[in-house]
Amino acid sequence: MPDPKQEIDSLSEKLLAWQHEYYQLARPSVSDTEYDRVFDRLQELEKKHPELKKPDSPTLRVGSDLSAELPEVEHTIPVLSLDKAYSAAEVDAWVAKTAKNAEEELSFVVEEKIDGASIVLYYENGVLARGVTRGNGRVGNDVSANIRTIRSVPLRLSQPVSIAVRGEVFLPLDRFDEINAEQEVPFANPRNLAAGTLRRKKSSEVARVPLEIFVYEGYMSGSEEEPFDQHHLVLDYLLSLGFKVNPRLGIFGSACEGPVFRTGSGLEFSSGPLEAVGPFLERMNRGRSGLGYEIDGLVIKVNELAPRERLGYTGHHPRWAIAYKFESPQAVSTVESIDVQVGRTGRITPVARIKPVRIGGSTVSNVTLHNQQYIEALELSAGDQVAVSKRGDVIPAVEKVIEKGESSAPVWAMPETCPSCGEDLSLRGAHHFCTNRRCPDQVRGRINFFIARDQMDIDGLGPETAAVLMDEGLVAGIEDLYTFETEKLNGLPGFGEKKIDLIRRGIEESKKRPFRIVLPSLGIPDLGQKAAELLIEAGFRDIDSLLEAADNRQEERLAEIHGIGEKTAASILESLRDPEIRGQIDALRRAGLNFREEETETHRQLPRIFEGQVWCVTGSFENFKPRSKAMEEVKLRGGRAVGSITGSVSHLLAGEGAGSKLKKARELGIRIVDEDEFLKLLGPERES
Ligand SMILES: NC(=O)c1ccc[n+]([C@@H]2O[C@H](COP(=O)([O-])OP(=O)(O)OC[C@H]3O[C@@H](n4cnc5c(N)ncnc54)[C@H](O)[C@@H]3O)[C@@H](O)[C@H]2O)c1
Ligand SMILES: [Zn+2]
Repeated sequence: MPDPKQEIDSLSEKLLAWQHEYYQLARPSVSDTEYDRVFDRLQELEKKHPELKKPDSPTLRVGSDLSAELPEVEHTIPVLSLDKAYSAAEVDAWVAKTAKNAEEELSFVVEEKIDGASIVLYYENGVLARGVTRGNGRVGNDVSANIRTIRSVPLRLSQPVSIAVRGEVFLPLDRFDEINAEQEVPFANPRNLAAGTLRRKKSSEVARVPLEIFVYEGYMSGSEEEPFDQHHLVLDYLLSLGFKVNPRLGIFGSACEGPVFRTGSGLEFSSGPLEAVGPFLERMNRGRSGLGYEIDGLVIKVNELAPRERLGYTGHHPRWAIAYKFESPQAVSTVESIDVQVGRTGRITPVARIKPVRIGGSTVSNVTLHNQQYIEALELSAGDQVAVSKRGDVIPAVEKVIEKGESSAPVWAMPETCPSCGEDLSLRGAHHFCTNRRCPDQVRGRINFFIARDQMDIDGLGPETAAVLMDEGLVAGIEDLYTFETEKLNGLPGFGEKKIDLIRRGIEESKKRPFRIVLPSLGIPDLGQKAAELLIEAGFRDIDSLLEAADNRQEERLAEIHGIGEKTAASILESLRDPEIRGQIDALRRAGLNFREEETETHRQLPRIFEGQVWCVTGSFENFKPRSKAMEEVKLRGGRAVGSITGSVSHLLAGEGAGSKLKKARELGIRIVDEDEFLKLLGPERES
């Protein structure tokens, strides 16, 4: 039996890392099924050992998709995740229990769970004021300019009401296929594309992606009286205001005689008694492959609004709703061959080339097999007929062998040498590695990683162009991108003046990327975006401080940083001592890349008067509108800004109409600062 504390620690750490990959990078490394399994296991352990439950457990909070690059806004309504069930029977039991415990008779509404990006639309007097991402549930990113490009989001409502509306932004499958066909690096699924698009900084780029929206909750704000007592009436009202409401709906309860129930504005619900919920879920599940968009489940919600409030919320989800998550879509195909790929870190990954098959909205022909152990567990060889799933609609996986191939080939085995450079492979943990840093496939991988959209994002330079540069012998490492003679491209097929100029400008432009992008783009093992952020936050604000730590063997200093373990610290510093990596860093530095954070003028000049302090903000301000601007000032001066009052908060900036946060801050003895004092602290060097 593993020690429960250790298991809780390790599961929490895993989930936090996966959340970062999923929400921030839009690049999950595990399937949703795997994520949900670990999440459920953690929940189970915490139930058994409540004393071991951490105050910041991933089960207590919404996974955050907040981006530091976009302004933050506080939500005025609860914006949470959903509790989950994995079978119709589980949902039935939840419906029965919820109905039984209620003080009044309940009905339930069933909606499709659209697999897109969550958004909250705030309208003031009938006009769209703000579009805000879910963020961490309390604070989201303001993406109003992007939201305004979505045609199905009404800019003005049919009535001058102030209302907050929750919805899901998504990309229809046919449009996704069209857009993806043009990409050098295709997106894994429509959800990643939609979520990534919403957080772009140029709304002109957003406007080119035909995003759509379905809305599913509405909250009248402040002074306006809540005119409805049932959810289906809210949906009907949202439709009448001009919103798009998904028409595939169900409503169940003793008063719902069925089979169809219509509202005034023309919404149609399948209806019936409570017992009809289960069969309805099954029917919707069967019908989902014909939809023009992806759903990953159904949401079952209490229809009566007053009982909803009595049921309340956890920090993670409302107690009045549950998501029925579908099993991942599966298909049967044949393994035509098993190849190996050499990654940028030298890791060797076997990949099954399967007969192309359509699963959950896209065609799959390559499936990763991870490593030798994985293949042995499946007892897989080329020629086998296999079940393939798209787990969590993200990563295709071979689930099992259905029938062995005719040739009765032995289970596939890893080659002894690297297919790219011929070096002997070595085994580290479960994976094989090629340890030759000059291995052509590794170099190719590092260059492609460096130029990719979420790294240095070099305009005009995609993997295909990069391949030409390497094949022509112009570039043999990332540092060469900044020194090769672009004229030499002249005359190559596909390289006109215009294209070459575009590449030149893209490369020049990339020199402006901040240190926190440059550092992880180097492709140093264990030094990804998260680690880079942690290091910079912890005071390693330039490359020299890191190189110094490497030379002085200060592994412990790094390991002390919350979120960086001993192993990671050792691995990062070892790489930074590698003469080859050092040479690369020097070359890139000479080329003019940023190896120091705080690159802007204002940044450098501002005194770091808030260093080590944690600020929270509440109320409204004369000089900071929205109030997130005030927190920007804090961050620019080295402070941290958080969305809620906890023990770690050192200062509360309190404006007009401050309420519960102010009270809580007083109770905790947190230093309270008003607008006048804040302005004095900032001094004359205001950003905005
Ligand atoms: N693979 C990974 O690494 C990884 C990491 C993190 C999360 N995840 C996946 O994400 C899930 C948790 O993420 P989450 O909290 O963003 O989503 P969720 O599955 O808990 O669902 C909640 C969301 O559903 C959306 N939604 C769509 N239609 C809706 C409707 N009709 N009514 C209400 N809500 C509706 C809303 O945006 C809401 O925020 C996990 O269960 C897992 O499947 C995967
Ligand atoms: Zn090699």
